[in-house]
Amino acid sequence: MSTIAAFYGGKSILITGATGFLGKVLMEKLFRTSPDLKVIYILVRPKAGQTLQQRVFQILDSKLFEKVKEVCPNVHEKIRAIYADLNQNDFAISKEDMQELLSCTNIIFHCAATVRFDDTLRHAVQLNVTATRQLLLMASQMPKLEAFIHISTAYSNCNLKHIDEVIYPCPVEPKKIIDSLEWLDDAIIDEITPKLIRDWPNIYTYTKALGEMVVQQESRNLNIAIIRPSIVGATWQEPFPGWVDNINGPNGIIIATGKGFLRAIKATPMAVADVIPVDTVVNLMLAVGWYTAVHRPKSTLVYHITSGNMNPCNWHKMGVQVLATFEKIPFERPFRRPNANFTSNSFTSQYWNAVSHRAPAIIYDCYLRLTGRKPRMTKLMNRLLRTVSMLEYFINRSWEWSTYNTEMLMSELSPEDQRG
Ligand SMILES: CCCCCCCCCCCCCCCCCCCCCCCCCCCCCC(=O)SCCNC(=O)CCNC(=O)[C@H](O)C(C)(C)COP(=O)(O)OP(=O)(O)OC[C@H]1O[C@@H](n2cnc3c(N)ncnc32)[C@H](O)[C@@H]1OP(=O)(O)O
Ligand SMILES: NC(=O)C1=CN([C@@H]2O[C@H](COP(=O)(O)OP(=O)(O)OC[C@H]3O[C@@H](n4cnc5c(N)ncnc54)[C@H](OP(=O)(O)O)[C@@H]3O)[C@@H](O)[C@H]2O)C=CC1
Repeated sequence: MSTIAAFYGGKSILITGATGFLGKVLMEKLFRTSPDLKVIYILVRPKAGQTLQQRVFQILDSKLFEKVKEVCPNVHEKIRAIYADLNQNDFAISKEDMQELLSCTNIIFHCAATVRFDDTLRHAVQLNVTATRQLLLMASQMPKLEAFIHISTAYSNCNLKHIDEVIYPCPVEPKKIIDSLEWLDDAIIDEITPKLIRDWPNIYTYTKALGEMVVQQESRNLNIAIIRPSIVGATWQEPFPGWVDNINGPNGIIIATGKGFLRAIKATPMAVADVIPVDTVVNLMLAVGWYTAVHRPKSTLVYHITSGNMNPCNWHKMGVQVLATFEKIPFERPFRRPNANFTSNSFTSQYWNAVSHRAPAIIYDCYLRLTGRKPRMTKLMNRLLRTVSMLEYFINRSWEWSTYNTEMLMSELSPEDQRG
């Protein structure tokens, strides 16, 4: 057994965001490689009419967990779903559950966040800043806590070209933002948001940067590490290749291209497509948890998990590969044959949006109306183009992330653990 897998044996682990994309893969890897762990506590809220138990059952019953059932048949007994809503200041966790979390937790992986680029500042601060603060306060009351691993993003300082593995100060103190949001009404918040976020491209990346400042300011004597993944894509190897369960980031764009909805996207073809497989991110998260707990670095270390340094790709290569894949394995019933390209300037992009996206959607909706069906294509196309407009910032730029800490960590791993 690997040193890292053995480390998690017998441990009580708290994962926030365990029902999310990253959290599910983290949970799966832990159960599959450390089946003798004591318990994984997951903070879960009811969603889409499902109870906590139904949500947990759906996750454990999914294809992602097929291998877990073989190596950890009693997985249901090792997962403890605890009702929590990170929108509430005390997470709305019951006294009994809170007592158990505080007295038993050994490792925390804080993955929960709102990852929407178009969330309101109030909601994004609540989830990405205040909730982090609340969790740090809880962590400071955990006598058995060995490490607190905070998941941020490599884009939390995307207003910089070169980003080091350090925590950068934000223009306004997180505490001042949090206090102001308590009495400002939504209209005023909407008005001041652009001035507050300054040269950050969206509220998501801005609040992730604020969250890192909170981690630095409220770390007390906790043993903390911050992980910054770039664009997290589908699984590369574990538990099987190609698993993804959301339409965020590239996933949505790739699907839209394969269905023939998207025919052009404003991108810089040679810009670095810094996509990192989710299982690679999880392997490094577990290594960081082990290193932080065992070696107890004197300060909060930041780890960049990016691919641009090690295995650079660009959007052109990715686009060619995506189109070639859809040639070989097309979607069923596409709207049109996949045939897309990058445009380089705004005018060309607007032209293609009108000619190749909006006009065909309107024509198709007319056909649906004439055949007595409800029009839906124009609404779908507008949502897609809105999504693309939010992602364009990231596909028309390249960044350089230093990876000294990540390389140092890799050098500390056994050959078996380096293979993941
Ligand atoms: C020889 C010459 C050859 C030339 C060939 C050249 C090649 C040219 C090819 C060009 C074509 C291109 C091909 C593709 C190439 C790849 C390009 C990729 C570009 C993408 C770049 C990605 C950059 C991402 C950067 C991210 C940086 C930060 C990373 C992070 O830290 S967090 C990342 C995660 N966050 C995000 O991605 C946020 C973005 N998303 C959002 O903010 C929101 O989703 C949104 C954009 C606001 C959209 O919100 P919506 O409300 O519109 O959508 P919603 O989320 O509510 O969902 C819409 C409906 O879909 C339903 N739905 C949601 N999830 C799922 C699901 N998992 N499965 C199914 N259905 C789902 C949802 O329910 C909604 O439906 P409804 O409820 O009925 O309304
Ligand atoms: N995906 C990516 O490309 C990248 C992600 N990251 C970071 O990784 C982390 C996980 O991201 P990802 O898995 O993609 O995100 P998801 O949106 O898939 O998951 C978010 C998780 O947070 C939980 N959550 C959100 N709001 C609440 C709430 N009010 N109460 C309780 N739980 C809540 C969600 O629970 P529920 O299921 O109930 O909604 C879900 O489990 C985030 O911190 C993100 O910033 C960093 C870089 C890239």
